[in-house]
Amino acid sequence: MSKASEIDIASVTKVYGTTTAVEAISLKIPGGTYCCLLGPSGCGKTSTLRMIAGHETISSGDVRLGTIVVTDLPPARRGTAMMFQSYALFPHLDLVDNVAFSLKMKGLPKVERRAKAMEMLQLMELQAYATRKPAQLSGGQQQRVALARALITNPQALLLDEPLSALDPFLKVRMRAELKKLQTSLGITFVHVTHSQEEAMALADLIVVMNDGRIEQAAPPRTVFEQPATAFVARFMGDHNVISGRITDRRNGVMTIAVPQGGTFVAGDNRMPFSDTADLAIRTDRVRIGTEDINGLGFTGSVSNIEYRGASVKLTVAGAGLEDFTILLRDRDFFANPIRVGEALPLCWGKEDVIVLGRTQH
Ligand SMILES: Nc1ncnc2c1ncn2[C@@H]1O[C@H](COP(=O)(O)OP(=O)(O)OP(=O)(O)O)[C@@H](O)[C@H]1O
Repeated sequence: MSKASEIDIASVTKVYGTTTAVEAISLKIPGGTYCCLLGPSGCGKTSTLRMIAGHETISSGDVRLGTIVVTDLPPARRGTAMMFQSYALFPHLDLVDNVAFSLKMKGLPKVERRAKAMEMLQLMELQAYATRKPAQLSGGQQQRVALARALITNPQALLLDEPLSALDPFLKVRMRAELKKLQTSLGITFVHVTHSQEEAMALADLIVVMNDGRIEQAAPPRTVFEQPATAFVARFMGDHNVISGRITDRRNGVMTIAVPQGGTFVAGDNRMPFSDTADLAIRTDRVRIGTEDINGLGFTGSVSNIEYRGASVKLTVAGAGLEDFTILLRDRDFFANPIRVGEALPLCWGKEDVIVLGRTQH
């Protein structure tokens, strides 16, 4: 396989008519990285991927792969390969011919391209199905054929557009593990588009959270979860309570924030907001029941909903001007002291469990 190359996206914009799908994004994806482009529908993930692949023209900016600026190169000359959401397999061709297709386009002799295709099918453990047509395979097997077909050109980077979305939940988790294993063994750069934060967390070395054509945060999964850069990221990743309010006091690395409906929160002053308002995030699993915190962080609210999740129980609490503050309790802790809807519940958390969020620079 080819050596993995860095992908450098420099101030890239994509405009379709009057729609700006991607707005001056810059991103460096180091060679050999598993990168997930993550975000809600319409945020510009697929456009970004297609511009890297060369399936979409770049309105302005440049894409570099390794040392080569590929902005104006056709897809086949970029050193990238793309795997599509629908797999785009040819129904009338058997697996060998499906996988060998791009080599046929390159004019490789039949014997040579069939041998290479068999090698790829072996890598995907599909050699026993070589003479079958795609319709005679399961969804997971079809996905592996699509992977074999993409990888046969020895790409420096594999670009995957929602590769798991056609699979049922169990297969999705299994194929997810196989994708990760494959990327690790090939050592090439993977760029994978998904709208699932769980998928991105499970796979990525680098998560790029996109919103409205821009990058909100690009960081390893643990950083994105533990230090979300903006309120959008904290909300999109889930398992955070995002609270906006006015800063009423600020001293010795601590600030007090009043939410519009009257609650007060004390936060570590770990980031400098540019105005007298702040957005905070408090992780749902860091909130405790009780009033024991010495800094006086917390409030008493009324339980409005309880959801059993197996290993944990999710409680929604209304109070201090907040409608749906959520907390996650371990099942053992919940069932040791069961709580009912309507019950008053004192909640607290530590100063270190409050994340002061930055503002989206839109
Ligand atoms: N060919 C096109 N012509 C016009 N507008 C387009 C075209 N392709 C995409 N768009 C618009 O550009 C924006 C970004 O689309 P894109 O497909 O990149 O988003 P996405 O994050 O991949 O969404 P999804 O998860 O739904 O696939 C959207 O507003 C979309 O409607």
